[in-house]
Amino acid sequence: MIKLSGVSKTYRQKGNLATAVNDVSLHVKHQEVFGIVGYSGAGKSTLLRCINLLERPTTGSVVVDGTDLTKLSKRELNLTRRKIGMIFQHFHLLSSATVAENVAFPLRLARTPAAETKRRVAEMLDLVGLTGYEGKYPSQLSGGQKQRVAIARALAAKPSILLCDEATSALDPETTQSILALLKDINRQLGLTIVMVTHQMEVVREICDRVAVMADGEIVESGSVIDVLLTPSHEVSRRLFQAHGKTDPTASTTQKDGTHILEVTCTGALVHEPVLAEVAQETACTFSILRGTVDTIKSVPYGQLTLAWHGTPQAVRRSIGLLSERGYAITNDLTETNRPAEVTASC
Ligand SMILES: Nc1ncnc2c1ncn2[C@@H]1O[C@H](COP(=O)(O)OP(=O)(O)OP(=O)(O)O)[C@@H](O)[C@H]1O
Repeated sequence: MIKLSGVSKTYRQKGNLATAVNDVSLHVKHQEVFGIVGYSGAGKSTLLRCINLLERPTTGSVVVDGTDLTKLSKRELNLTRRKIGMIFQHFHLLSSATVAENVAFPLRLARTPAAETKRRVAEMLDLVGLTGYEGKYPSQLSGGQKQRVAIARALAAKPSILLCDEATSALDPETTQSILALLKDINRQLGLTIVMVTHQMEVVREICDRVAVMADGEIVESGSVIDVLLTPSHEVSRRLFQAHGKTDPTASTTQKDGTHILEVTCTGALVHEPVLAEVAQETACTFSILRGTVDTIKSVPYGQLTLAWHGTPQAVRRSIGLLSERGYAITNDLTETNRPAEVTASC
């Protein structure tokens, strides 16, 4: 659907060259929701803008539905861009135009007949839950409503791709959830492919199928959200997706010699099963939870725990084997000499 190959974008700044995107290759599949994450300045927005050629790559190709956009004439590019809608953090609505006029804007540009424009605007406002708001101006709307108008406008010309640049970053948590629910519905109902740049990890957990992590203009890791979030292989992904739970300092002060610190993850129904307690009982071990997160990724529950597992070395080994057999992933067996700083400090 979207295939970037060897895409780089370099800017000239005061005589020096600055590389915002460096040799990125990426494949976004039809109808998936693809996230691009990374710290500020990593090159996320520039990469996203390369997809519709708002930024023309310095090198590389951008193929959308089999067409290399970098090879098109200006006129052909304008026509092809209608397949790609875009929404932004600060909505970019026309402040002097009504809601209906904002949504109609891309249709006017495409010289759509008036009756068809009217019908399409009504359809789009119904889709985003803003029927009845046609005559209002952007200044009369909340942030969430403005983003809904922006989504309606972006979808008015029936694109097959929606690019979202920090679309929920200016919104409060509740409004963020409602916009994410709307994007999820649109992805399902209209079969739209969505590419989202975000620094909000909850956005990735909530809506994305796959994710790419960027640092210094490059993609340092990509894969399914479950894999990247639960077993990140790059330091930047680890920092971005680290469990938000805090180590309980009082729990670790009572640890005895020979305690193993285990980092474990589980997904799906396993989260609700008493596997840890059963394995501890079967192996005559005990355990305490030093840190934990239980959350969902696209409605699939997952657990990420740091455990202090107490028992004889043989019993601990057997416990690890049984936990693996029963579906737990042991992401780290942090022995006495290899504990994270925060745990060591409190032991
Ligand atoms: N038009 C431009 N001219 C010069 N440098 C630019 C331009 N656009 C972006 N850059 C630089 O490219 C780098 C990547 O910027 P970009 O906005 O893509 O990062 P980002 O990951 O989206 O960051 P943020 O999350 O803060 O928006 C930055 O160092 C930025 O200063």
